[in-house]
Amino acid sequence: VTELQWWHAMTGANNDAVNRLAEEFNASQPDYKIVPAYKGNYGETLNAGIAAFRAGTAPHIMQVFEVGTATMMAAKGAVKPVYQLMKDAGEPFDPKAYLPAITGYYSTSSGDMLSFPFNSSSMVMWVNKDALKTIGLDEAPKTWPEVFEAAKKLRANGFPNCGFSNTWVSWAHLEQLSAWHNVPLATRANGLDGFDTTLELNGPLQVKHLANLAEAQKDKTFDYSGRYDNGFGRFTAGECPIMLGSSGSYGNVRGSAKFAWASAPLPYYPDAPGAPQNSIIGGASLWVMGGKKPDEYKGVAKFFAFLSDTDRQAKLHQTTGYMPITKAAYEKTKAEGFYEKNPALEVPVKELTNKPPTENSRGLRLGNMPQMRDVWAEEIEAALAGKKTAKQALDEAATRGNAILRQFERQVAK
Ligand SMILES: O=P(O)(O)OC[C@H](O)CO
Repeated sequence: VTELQWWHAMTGANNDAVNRLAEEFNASQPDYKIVPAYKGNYGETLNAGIAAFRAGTAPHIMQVFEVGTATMMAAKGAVKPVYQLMKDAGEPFDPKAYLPAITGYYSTSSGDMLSFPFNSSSMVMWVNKDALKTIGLDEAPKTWPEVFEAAKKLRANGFPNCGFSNTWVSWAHLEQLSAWHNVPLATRANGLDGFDTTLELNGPLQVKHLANLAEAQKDKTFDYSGRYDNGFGRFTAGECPIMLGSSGSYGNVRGSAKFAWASAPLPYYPDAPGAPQNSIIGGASLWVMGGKKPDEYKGVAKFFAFLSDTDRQAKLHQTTGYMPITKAAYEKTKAEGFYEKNPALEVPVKELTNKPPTENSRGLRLGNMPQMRDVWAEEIEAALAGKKTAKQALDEAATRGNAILRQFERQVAK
């Protein structure tokens, strides 16, 4: 049996899903054994993979979050592009079978798929319906002014530590915010059209929004929950009644929330022209590492074909809240009437397809984005702590981020 290492960053219900897929694949054929290993959060998994590649001990498959895409694309020789892998292995593979909004993110401009879109999410607003009822709301608030107002009431009515919060701070309040309002995060279609891009995340909308958050942080109408997604438990535990987070938290919400819950579309500013636009994908894809043996690549290709199976995809979507990656799995889920019974999972699908994407909402691809996210978060944290104005913080985020982008361009040119 040929062992194939799969490094990933999934916890809770999503970790169970990864292990189950590996077990099912291993039981389905005698030649290959997928060995999943949790390597920490997305950033830690990416760093572990890069270090292992340098040491010659890279795994076969690495799960990399969407914002690590540019880093992986630029890592010449470190990866085996998926379209090449499937062609070499002769496995059935039709790129058109996958949802274009998802594959577009992971393909070259000529349409060659570089990584396999395993778990694509979007960001939604998770709400505690029992809590909303106590302030007279039967439905989730729709606009940002309504969210701030509801959160203020909730804070005064049983949720003293947190009216609302979010996971992945820059994903919520810069990346999704900008796409959802059809304003640029960066030039060159947010970097999708080239690495020679400049940040534009310090525009009037982003500055206004951060100023609103900083004001709300003062009395915990908004309460910050960190840079990554480890704060999501504040929602399921009942501490924060409104939480912007990944649709991929569905399995964990279903498994542990002891209250009535729902997901709602991301809020928008009603005076922003064109809002809401469409949301962008999050989550991660599977990258195949370079320098492995032909037989090992054959096994990885077989595993990807196994993952693309319609029933398996539909089940993965319906249990985790990550998007169905194939059109057939989406159609099957719809035809089964799944969304009528589980509207929480139709929300991210509708957000992603709300309007035809624009230059500002196709996605983003920024060099060294994982490092840049830390810089952005540092500046946002300074504004939330009242150490800088929103404008100062975002101007600094842009200046420091642009330096990181230029450094990446130099790296790529080498
Ligand atoms: O929590 P996930 O897996 O949906 O990922 C969220 C963000 O896109 C990570 O960059």
